Amino acid sequence: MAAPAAPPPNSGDAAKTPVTIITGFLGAGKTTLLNYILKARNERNISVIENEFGEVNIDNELVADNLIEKEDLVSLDNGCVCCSLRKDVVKALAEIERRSRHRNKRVDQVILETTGLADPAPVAFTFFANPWIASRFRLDSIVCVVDTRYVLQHLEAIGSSQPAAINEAAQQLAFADLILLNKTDLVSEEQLERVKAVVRDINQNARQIECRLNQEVGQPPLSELLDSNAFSVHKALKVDPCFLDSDSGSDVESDDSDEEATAEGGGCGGAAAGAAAARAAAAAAAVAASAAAAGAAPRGGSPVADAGAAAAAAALAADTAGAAAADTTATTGPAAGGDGDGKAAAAAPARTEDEFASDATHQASGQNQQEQQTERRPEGAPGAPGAAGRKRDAGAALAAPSAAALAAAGGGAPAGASQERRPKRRRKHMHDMAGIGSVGIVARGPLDEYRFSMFMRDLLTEKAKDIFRCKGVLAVHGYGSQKFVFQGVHETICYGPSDKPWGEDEPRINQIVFIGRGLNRKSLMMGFKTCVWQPLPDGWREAFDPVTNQPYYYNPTTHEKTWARPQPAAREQAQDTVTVTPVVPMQQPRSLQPSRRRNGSNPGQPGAARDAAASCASAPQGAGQRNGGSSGGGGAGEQEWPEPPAGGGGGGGGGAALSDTL
Ligand SMILES: Nc1nc2c(ncn2[C@@H]2O[C@H](COP(=O)(O)OP(=O)(O)OP(=O)(O)O)[C@@H](O)[C@H]2O)c(=O)[nH]1
Repeated sequence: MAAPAAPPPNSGDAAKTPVTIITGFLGAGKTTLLNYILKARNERNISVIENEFGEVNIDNELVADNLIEKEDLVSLDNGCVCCSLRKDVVKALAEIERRSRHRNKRVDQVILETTGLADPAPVAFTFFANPWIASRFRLDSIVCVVDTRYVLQHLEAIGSSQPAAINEAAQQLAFADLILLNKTDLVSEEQLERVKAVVRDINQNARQIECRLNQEVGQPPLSELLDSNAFSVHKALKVDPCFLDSDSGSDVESDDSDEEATAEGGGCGGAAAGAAAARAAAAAAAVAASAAAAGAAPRGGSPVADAGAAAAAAALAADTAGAAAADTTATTGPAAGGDGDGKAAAAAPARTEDEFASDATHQASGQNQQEQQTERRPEGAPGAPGAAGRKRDAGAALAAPSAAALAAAGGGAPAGASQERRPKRRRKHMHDMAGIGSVGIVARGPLDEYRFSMFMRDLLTEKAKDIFRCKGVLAVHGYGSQKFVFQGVHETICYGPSDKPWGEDEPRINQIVFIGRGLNRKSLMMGFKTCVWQPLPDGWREAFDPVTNQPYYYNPTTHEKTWARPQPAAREQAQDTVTVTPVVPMQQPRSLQPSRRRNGSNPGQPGAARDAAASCASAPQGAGQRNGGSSGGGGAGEQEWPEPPAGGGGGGGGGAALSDTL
């Protein structure tokens, strides 16, 4: 059978399959962009490589509907393609080619969506370092999606705790060929102008396009996004002079030659990290400058007091990249991930059927990577080109770019790029991901909408700044087969029906992932667990108090009343209810709107969630909302009890009561 996916080796660029890398910080809109491209594809056969940081993969679910066949998707889960999963990019491309050949279907375009924490440089490097890839695929462009609402915060915050650390948000911008300034509906003209200026400071070459990717009117034409042939090695080398160095872009070596590199005064690895660190510093200074110019102090309190000083700091940082490189090699320790935490996370027990939580950290990914990198790798030579389908360690081909690879990259080494093979050396590819991790939770059974609402509201009230991202696929009690998708970026949350309902035999499993700084895994897990809907014990009824806008519980026989939901007899009953929940018409949950008043256990004001719901373009405006109250259920305090519904209403427990509001 013919091999339609890839051209024969050494054929011209035009015959190679174009690859577009979509990058951008957590929640910027990468998956939204991908879905838009898949919908507007115009007969193109597109294969997708989806890289997810959290162990629970939500994005697969979110793009599934727009794939023509499920074989068009290759997932790289629980890690980052820029470090721990870098070899897997090679394998994924090989898999795409294999499937293409098997199906006798040519792939016109590959789109690789990176995680929001990925540095695109090492991923891009893969396309030039591996002769097999270089002969079949060409990197068409790196598209960076920017969340105009939060980008300044990210540029300033991430990477600030270690002087030599890489700011992922800055790296993503610096290496982009096209920058999509997304979510312009959420920012003022003034903020947009500030973002544009800061982005321009970081990357003067990339085109900027303002957009609203989740709104038809705001989507850029497909012609701007694909087949632009915008990636250029020369541009990449300007950003990172050692982009084509064998070790550039990732911690590819795990030996002890690190000290030698330091003694040599840096070398490429150090220079690259130094340049990245300088870029991070420059980005932070540029943010400070723009804030000062706008007369507003940046969040987090930059020490730079005025625009002039900040601009000077930015210029200094950029100009002294070389010096920073020398510093870097002298000051940085082992790549993140070599700590005990990483090992513990990597060795976490496998997911159990009922519920599961992962605490996969970026550092853990780094650790995995280091372990992987100890595998055999060719020294001083490019990986041998292997025939497609032949079993080989594709990652082993991640060796130094040969003259052939350089030629594949656009012909010859540009000035300043040394073709001389250096001794192996580890680049200081340091993410400043200290304390950043993901917690994935899987829970069976439909959620109690009200409890989930309160759980999220309380969480965001306290931690919106540290929770960069949360997303999930949910089953909600009272909504039959309607599946819900939950999306959160800091305090901006959206909650709506999925395009597809739960399949008849599909288990109703809630999956949610939180990504952020200093997440408390146990408390998130316990909190989420309390959101699973439970039947009321025998004799209890649920009713709704319109004054406090929250439910309460009463027992017509004993005349007891309580705001706290009485505990169920057995958890299994809750799971059984899944099968008997009546199918109701498709609706959005009413939740995520804060209550007017809460009972005594209310830990805080619901401002964040209210703002969030109001600012989210697709936030449900559900009528008949009945939020409020606490899942923990405190006492009613001084409040008077409302009259229970006549005739013992709300019969049948919480399920029936929820149905009342549909
Ligand atoms: N208001 C607004 N929201 C948007 C826009 N584009 C995307 N979103 C929303 O932003 C949220 C995150 O979008 P995603 O596409 O999942 O972001 P992502 O970059 O793929 O997220 P990660 O993969 O988790 O890093 C979703 O709720 C989107 O609907 C936009 O132009 N305006």
